[in-house]
Amino acid sequence: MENLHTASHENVVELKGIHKKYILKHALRGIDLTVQRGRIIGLLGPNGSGKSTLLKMMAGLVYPTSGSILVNGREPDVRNKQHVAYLPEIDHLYGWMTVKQTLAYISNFYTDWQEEKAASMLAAMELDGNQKVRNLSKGMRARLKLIAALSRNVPLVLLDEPFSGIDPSSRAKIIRLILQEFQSDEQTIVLSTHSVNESEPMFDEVIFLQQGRVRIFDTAENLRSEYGCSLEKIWEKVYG
Ligand SMILES: Nc1ncnc2c1ncn2[C@@H]1O[C@H](COP(=O)(O)OP(=O)(O)OP(=O)(O)O)[C@@H](O)[C@H]1O
Repeated sequence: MENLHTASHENVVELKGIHKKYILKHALRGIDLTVQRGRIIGLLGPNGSGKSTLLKMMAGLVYPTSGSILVNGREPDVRNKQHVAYLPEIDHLYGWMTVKQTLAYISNFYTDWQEEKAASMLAAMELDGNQKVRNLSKGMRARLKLIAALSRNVPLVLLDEPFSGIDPSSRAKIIRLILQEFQSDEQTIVLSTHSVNESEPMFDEVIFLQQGRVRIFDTAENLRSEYGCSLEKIWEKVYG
């Protein structure tokens, strides 16, 4: 059997003609997308444009209504979490655990957990390991969720709004940490955010979603030279 942890595909995600219809909403309307290894990709778009749905689909939690999706060369299913780290938008932590207990608990599920990395990020994020999760501020919980996702040694890391609740000065620090921890030779990060300005230095490529369609997908460099401005200004032009 193929070893999920060592499986390494140049195209980490391949989507062809993807539609997702919820009962009352056609959330994704024909997405064709190839995500290559070794990139940090910004998934941008206004509320309701389909960012979370797309990330959940890559995580194997939401299935397409039609179209095909391959993650690391296979259709996502329940085993997907063994080779994909997913930071959900919702808070999935237990309030009664301490920070350290939380990380120890999560580490039990994954053979690819990197203990040293978790410990060094805990220090860098200035989190007290003995504090109860229920007593953490929103921003501190967001940091803990990020440590949980980035401590895994997996080819694909999906981060849904990782900066929500984190103050702007801390965001810059956390972005530096993501860049520092990113294993560019073997990993890919797809990250949705509304914090375009602070996140810009991180992105190799950017996807602009609009009403369930890919409006733009290009390298950040190409976009800046084509539009002659920052990604945030491009955002204003695209969605303004
Ligand atoms: N489980 C669901 N059932 C029904 N409709 C849903 C469900 N999840 C999402 N939707 C709808 O699908 C559309 C896309 O939602 P999605 O959460 O993917 O967007 P988003 O870009 O992540 O938005 P936000 O920036 O507000 O988080 C929205 O209209 C939303 O209401």
